[in-house]
Amino acid sequence: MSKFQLKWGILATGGIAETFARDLWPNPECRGVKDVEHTVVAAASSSSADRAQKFLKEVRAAESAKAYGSYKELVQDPNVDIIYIATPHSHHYQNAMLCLEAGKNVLCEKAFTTNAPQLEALIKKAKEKNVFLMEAVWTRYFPLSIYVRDTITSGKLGPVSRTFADLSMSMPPEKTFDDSHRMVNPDLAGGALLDLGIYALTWVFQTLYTTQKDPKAPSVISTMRKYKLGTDEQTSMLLTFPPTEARGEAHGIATTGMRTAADPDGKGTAGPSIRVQGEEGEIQVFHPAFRPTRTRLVLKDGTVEDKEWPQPGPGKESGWKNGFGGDWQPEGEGQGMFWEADECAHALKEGRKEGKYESLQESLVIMQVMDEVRKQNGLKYPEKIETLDYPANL
Ligand SMILES: NC(=O)C1=CN([C@@H]2O[C@H](COP(=O)(O)OP(=O)(O)OC[C@H]3O[C@@H](n4cnc5c(N)ncnc54)[C@H](OP(=O)(O)O)[C@@H]3O)[C@@H](O)[C@H]2O)C=CC1
Ligand SMILES: O=C1OC[C@@H](O)[C@H](O)[C@H]1O
Repeated sequence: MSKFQLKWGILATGGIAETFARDLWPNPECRGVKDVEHTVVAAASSSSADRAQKFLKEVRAAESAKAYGSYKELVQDPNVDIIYIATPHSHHYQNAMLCLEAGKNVLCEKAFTTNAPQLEALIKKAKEKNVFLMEAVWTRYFPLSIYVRDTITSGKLGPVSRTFADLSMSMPPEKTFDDSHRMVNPDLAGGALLDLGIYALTWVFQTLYTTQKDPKAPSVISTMRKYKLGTDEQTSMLLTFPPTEARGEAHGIATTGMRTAADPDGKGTAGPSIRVQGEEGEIQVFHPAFRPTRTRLVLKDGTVEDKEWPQPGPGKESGWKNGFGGDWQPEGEGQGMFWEADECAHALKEGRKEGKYESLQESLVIMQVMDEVRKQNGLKYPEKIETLDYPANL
């Protein structure tokens, strides 16, 4: 059987660009995926072509891969099938529009844009150009997430009416980040909500919205603690999902912050950071919400089922390693970003223009919720990054 080849261009060469591109290297067969293959054929850095060249070497790209010193050159490369955008949130709208205008398929890092109108404009452009567009919320594509969603739709938990989800990491911003850092800087659309809170919202949505045949957008009330720069350092949201065919009203409690930790001792002692609750029991997911590897099913009938979900990889002997680091990721195992890459390949192979596990409509509803949360708490980013104007000088 001939395999579908997906040729990637990487736009930006920062931290996550490197992690993602490294995850494209192992043979997909090591995770049981037999019909697609990934190749990094180009990378672009806004700093210099030399930086892009160094990046290509670090991620084990082929010698023939092209290094560009500008994003504009990358989108003109006819050999590139799809572009992965890995710039700060502030730049996603401009960068994605650049790619779409050039007729490229796009996988764009979270948060998709700074606001919902920008995302609507991207969706319109992708339709006009008849290209694929997807938000890189990698967690959605993990086998663990599929298992959780399947457990809900199987009815095992009974009607599910509540999800608690937290992604908080103790990194007091004044001790952790310079004022210019993307985690706190308003010019880069910093703050907990768009960077971390989106994962808490992802768990609320993929359990209470994605699992429904006739999902309806929720209402939200929220509160926010601000950092000295005006961006949020802690945000708490209460979402109400209207009744659907399968269940009555449902509530999602999504919290995020940089001062407290979901897992203070790094051992899970504090308990799960996600609890999905139905009439017959609940399913728990343990920290970190962006890359969990452990679940527990607890049912009223006494069932307790613990499962481990290590990320597959080519093994130590391949000499390959990846990841944010830390003891929790043994060398030779993958980071897990390949699952979303595989979904891009499958979509393009099948002629789909959006992802299977998070539609563009759902990404838009989540963006609208985050807009509303910011509005309720008076958090505005500078006009230059919230604008719909394209091109704009950032
Ligand atoms: N899925 C996940 O687990 C993760 C996702 N992310 C997401 O990825 C994106 C990037 O995050 P991360 O890689 O940590 O960020 P970095 O700061 O490490 O990298 C961002 C890169 O964007 C490019 N860039 C272009 N313009 C600017 C600018 N004005 N300021 C800073 N950088 C600029 C630079 O690359 P160059 O010079 O080559 O152009 C830079 O290296 C964000 O959307 C974030 O939310 C981040 C971490 C984990
Ligand atoms: O997406 C992310 O996941 C991991 C976090 O450490 C990072 O800040 C965030 O961007």
